[in-house]
Amino acid sequence: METNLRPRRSALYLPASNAKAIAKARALPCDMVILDLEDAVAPEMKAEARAAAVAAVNEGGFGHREVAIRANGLDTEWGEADLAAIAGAKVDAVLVPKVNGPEDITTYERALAGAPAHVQLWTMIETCASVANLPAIAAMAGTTRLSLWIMGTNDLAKEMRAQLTPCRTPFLPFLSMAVAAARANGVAILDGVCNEFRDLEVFEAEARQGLMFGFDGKSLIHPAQIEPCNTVFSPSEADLAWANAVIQAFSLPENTGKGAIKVDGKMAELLHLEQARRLVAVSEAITANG
Ligand SMILES: CC(C)(COP(=O)(O)OP(=O)(O)OC[C@H]1O[C@@H](n2cnc3c(N)ncnc32)[C@H](O)[C@@H]1OP(=O)(O)O)[C@@H](O)C(=O)NCCC(=O)NCCSC(=O)C[C@H](O)C(=O)O
Ligand SMILES: [Mg+2]
Repeated sequence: METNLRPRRSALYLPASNAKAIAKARALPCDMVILDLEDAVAPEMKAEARAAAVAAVNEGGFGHREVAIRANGLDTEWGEADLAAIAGAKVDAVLVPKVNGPEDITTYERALAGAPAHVQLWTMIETCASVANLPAIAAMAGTTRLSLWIMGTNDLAKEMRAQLTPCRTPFLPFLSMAVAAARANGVAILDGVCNEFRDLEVFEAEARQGLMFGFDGKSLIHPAQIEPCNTVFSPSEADLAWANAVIQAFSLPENTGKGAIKVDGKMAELLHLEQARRLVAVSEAITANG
């Protein structure tokens, strides 16, 4: 079983130019906070936002939450200064936008050469080119800091000229391909944002769709989305009842040495035992995180 079961159910973005939002995020029940320097910040505010983001993470106060800063791309006028500033800041990760292929991971890896070893590289999956290169990008995880992807469905919709509707039909093949490529390479993966932050029914349906696809959690844009997101991405009582029944059944003397048994009228194999143990461990990690 994997050893890093850190809960990553909910990752809240906020514009690093918004001091009030940063202060608020320190007490919100999200698992991750992402201070954005990219799309949420107007060009004339970029330098100020960069300084505010670095000051905020250095000040700390985010508790158990993983904290990242999303940089502008290295193909923009702000990217280089962003990466240099983030590499020297107290962050868990730098999130970079609009990567297209494995060569971009190499470029960002070089830009982060001076950062402490624990600083991870997270990337957005949000360009058409990245969708065509999913396995090659994910494979970079073995030799670089790359450890997590976040889907950028707004940018994908823009590049594809597709419509971002609640059912997300145009994106479904990419979502499952991205999850498979990430899993094959030990990369964690979060779903994209739901822009409908006033309609929590739409949000919850989209979060449940993400859970069904296998995402570890979802990226968020508003505090109101955190609680429903945490609920969707936490093992439910029914999940845990099933997991405990499977674990219990496999521990019975009469099932010793068996690979497939019957639990509650359904087949359970050793692979289900592994899934059951993971569910219980995820639930314990969530409880431990408070
Ligand atoms: C979407 C918003 C602009 C809405 O803002 P607003 O109308 O001010 O919301 P509220 O009045 O409901 O806010 C209530 C209080 O909550 C605070 N707040 C709001 N949002 C956040 C937040 N994200 N984090 C922390 N706190 C937040 C407000 O300050 C209010 O506080 P108070 O006054 O004390 O009551 C706004 O929510 C927002 O800016 N959201 C984040 C936008 C963002 O970061 N976008 C970039 C990332 S998404 C993206 O780029 C996707 C990807 O790249 C892709 O391609 O898909
Ligand atoms: Mg984007």
